[in-house]
Order: sequence, then structure tokens, then C-alpha cells
Amino acid sequence: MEQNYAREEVYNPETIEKLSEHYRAILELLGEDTDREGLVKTPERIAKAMCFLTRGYDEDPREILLSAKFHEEYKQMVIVKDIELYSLCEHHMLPFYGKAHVAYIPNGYITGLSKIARVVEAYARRLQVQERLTVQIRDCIQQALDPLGVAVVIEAGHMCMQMRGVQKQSSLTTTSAFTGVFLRQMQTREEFIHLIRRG
Ligand SMILES: Nc1nc2c(ncn2[C@@H]2O[C@H](COP(=O)(O)OP(=O)(O)OP(=O)(O)O)[C@@H](O)[C@H]2O)c(=O)[nH]1
Ligand SMILES: [Zn+2]
Repeated sequence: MEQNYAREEVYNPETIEKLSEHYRAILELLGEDTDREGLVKTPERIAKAMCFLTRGYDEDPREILLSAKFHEEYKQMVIVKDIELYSLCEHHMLPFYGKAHVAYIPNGYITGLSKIARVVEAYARRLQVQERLTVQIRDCIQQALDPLGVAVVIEAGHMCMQMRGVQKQSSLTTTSAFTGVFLRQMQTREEFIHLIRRG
């Protein structure tokens, strides 16, 4: 059966054209022949890839959460774990990638589960440092839902440490950020840590 692999991404043609010019110049400075077959379309491909990898700038994470905010009296922990993320470190523009684990305890309002992952995506698809990414996710959920507490843990490997620089291929960085009951009650924090480590 014929599959339709139509590309959904829509890019601003002017931005792509300008970026392509710059990437062509960069490839030439790196000693490449941009007329050779394999490279003819590469500047445009990189331009589109970079727009994709930074598309979070066009998204409003708070709006994402509010678009599926529901009144609900559930007051236990909600955890969305193992949310894969791909971001770019702002120092080298090399990828860092890994998983985010996000929890909150509702206080009258819940949000659509996919929206939590979409918030991670909206902040990850920017030039980032892992610490800021962690805190931005936490603060967005706290401000949009006003829950009893929010917990975010991110575990990621940084290509700038793995394939260049200090070259530590298997190093992982863990960051965490908490609010409310996750800050005040060690037991709640431990329950979260226990549940994200399980399985
Ligand atoms: N805190 C933090 N540092 C990061 C992150 N991503 C990359 N870095 C670090 O940013 C630092 C930039 O340091 P510089 O000394 O200016 O850059 P550099 O000479 O390329 O450093 P090396 O990577 O050690 O070769 C490096 O130590 C990177 O490991 C991140 O998400 N958080
Ligand atoms: Zn880096």
C-alpha cells in the first residue's frame, strides 16, 4: 500500500532562504564544495532542521496548558515520566537529549496529560541550558494550574561533553526543580523519586 509521507512542517520561505545562504557560506568556510551533488541541497536542509529544532520560540507553553485545563477534585500525585526530549545547548548548539519526569498535585484543576509533554517540547526546542529548561517547565505548570506542588527531574547527555571537549561519552546530568509540597514534604518528594525510578 502506498504510504503518504507528506511533510507537515511549514517554514517561512524568507527565513529558510536567508539561513540557507549563511549555511552555504559556513560549509564553504569549512572547506566544502557546496556544488557537489550531496551538498547542493544541504544548506536548505540545515536551515529547515534548525527551524525545527528551535520551533519552541513560536509556542506559548502557558497557553498549551490552559487549552486543556479542567476542573477536577483529584488531589493525588499525577506523574508523566520518561518524556523524551531533544534540546540544543546554547553554548555550542550541540544536542543534549534524555528524559524529563514531571509531576504535580492538583488543587482543583488538572490539565491534559499530553499538554505536559507539549510544555517540555516547547521549552526544549530552543537554545537552552538544562537547569533553565528544568525550572521553566516547573514554573509554567505552577503558574498555569496553581497546583499544590510541581516536581521536574531531567536526565540528559550532552553531546558537547561527549563528542568534543572533555569527551565523556556516558556522562549523564540530572537536574531537578520543585515547588510547594514537593519542597516542604520530604515524603512527597521521595514518593515522586521512587515512582520515577520504578521499572
Ligand atoms: N550548566 C550547564 N552547562 C552546560 C550545559 N550545556 C553545556 N554546558 C557547559 O557550558 C560550558 C561552556 O564552557 P566554556 O569553557 O565557555 O566552553 P568550552 O571551552 O567549549 O568548554 P569545554 O566544553 O570544557 O571544552 C561547558 O562546561 C559545557 O559543558 C548546560 O545545560 N548546563
Ligand atoms: Zn554545549
